[in-house]
Amino acid sequence: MTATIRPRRSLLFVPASNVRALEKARGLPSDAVIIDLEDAVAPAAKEAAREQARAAIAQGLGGREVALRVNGADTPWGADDLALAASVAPDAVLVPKAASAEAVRDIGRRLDALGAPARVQVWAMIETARAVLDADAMARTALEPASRLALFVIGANDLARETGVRVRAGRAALLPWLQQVLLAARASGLAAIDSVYNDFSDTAGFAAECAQGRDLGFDGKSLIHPAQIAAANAAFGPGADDIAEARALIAAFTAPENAGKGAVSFEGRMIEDLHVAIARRTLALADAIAALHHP
Ligand SMILES: CC(C)(COP(=O)(O)OP(=O)(O)OC[C@H]1O[C@@H](n2cnc3c(N)ncnc32)[C@H](O)[C@@H]1OP(=O)(O)O)[C@@H](O)C(=O)NCCC(=O)NCCSC(=O)C[C@H](O)C(=O)O
Ligand SMILES: [Mg+2]
Repeated sequence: MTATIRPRRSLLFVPASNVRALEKARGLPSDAVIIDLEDAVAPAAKEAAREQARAAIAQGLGGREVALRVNGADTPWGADDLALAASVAPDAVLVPKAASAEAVRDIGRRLDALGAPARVQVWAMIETARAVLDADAMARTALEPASRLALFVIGANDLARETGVRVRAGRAALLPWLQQVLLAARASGLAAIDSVYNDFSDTAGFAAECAQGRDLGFDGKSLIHPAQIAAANAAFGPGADDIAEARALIAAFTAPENAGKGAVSFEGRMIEDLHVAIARRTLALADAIAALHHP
């Protein structure tokens, strides 16, 4: 049986301090919205932003998945942000600058203690040198009983800030780190979302980075502007060609003349049961996207 698939092609950050953007996000075709209380909100606006986040989550964001990025536990706002998350129960709490496996466990314990429903997931931003190095240890906490950890998001801006790397087209300096985080996530069954692309007016550069993120294995991309949604949805969702090929591949492998064969020839190449599994996943993702209100 195929596990339920949640499309996460496009996760749009929306500053909680921006009421107009919160309203607009409701009607945009991103698969998820991340309401941000952290870096997109100036210190003087934190308290008001928290109340706006409360109202937006309570009202709902058009049925799409909603995450709340809280401020860090070591900031003056972190505790109140987490209390808000426990009371309004978004789909996920996005932890910025996740520091260690123990820090990830601690967020889960604190949500438990605050009475957050079990369905509230923990998502972790991997955006420090230490987090990249310890990504596997953090991801493994997802395998512990009652863990809420479900997803990693790459934070390339903070990674660049701390390490000094220059993020240029092609992201050569970041690639080993992206791959390490992706592997850590997959080894423990987590979803993995690629970093934001700051230059929202550069459509060609953004499309190239989406294609690269898809090739690297990410489920989707985090976004900062509505103009980025369509390209991310196209890059991370199966296209009509992918769907047609998946159907043809399954039909070929399961054809009566191939019964009992482990390896089958399909359009000049070898396919095995594992390729059927990949094709079935493609079709399941396509079905899940079709079931969204904003395919
Ligand atoms: C980058 C922006 C500040 C640009 O805003 P603006 O100048 O208002 O853009 P536009 O005039 O082009 O906007 C056109 C309309 O779209 C709406 N809009 C803009 N952005 C969003 C959004 N994110 N969500 C919903 N709606 C949005 C505007 O309101 C306009 O609407 P209308 O009035 O109908 O014309 C702005 O885009 C922005 O604030 N983006 C999000 C910034 C953010 O959240 N940053 C934090 C997350 S990124 C990060 O921290 C990454 C990570 O941690 C790391 O380390 O890498
Ligand atoms: Mg960051």
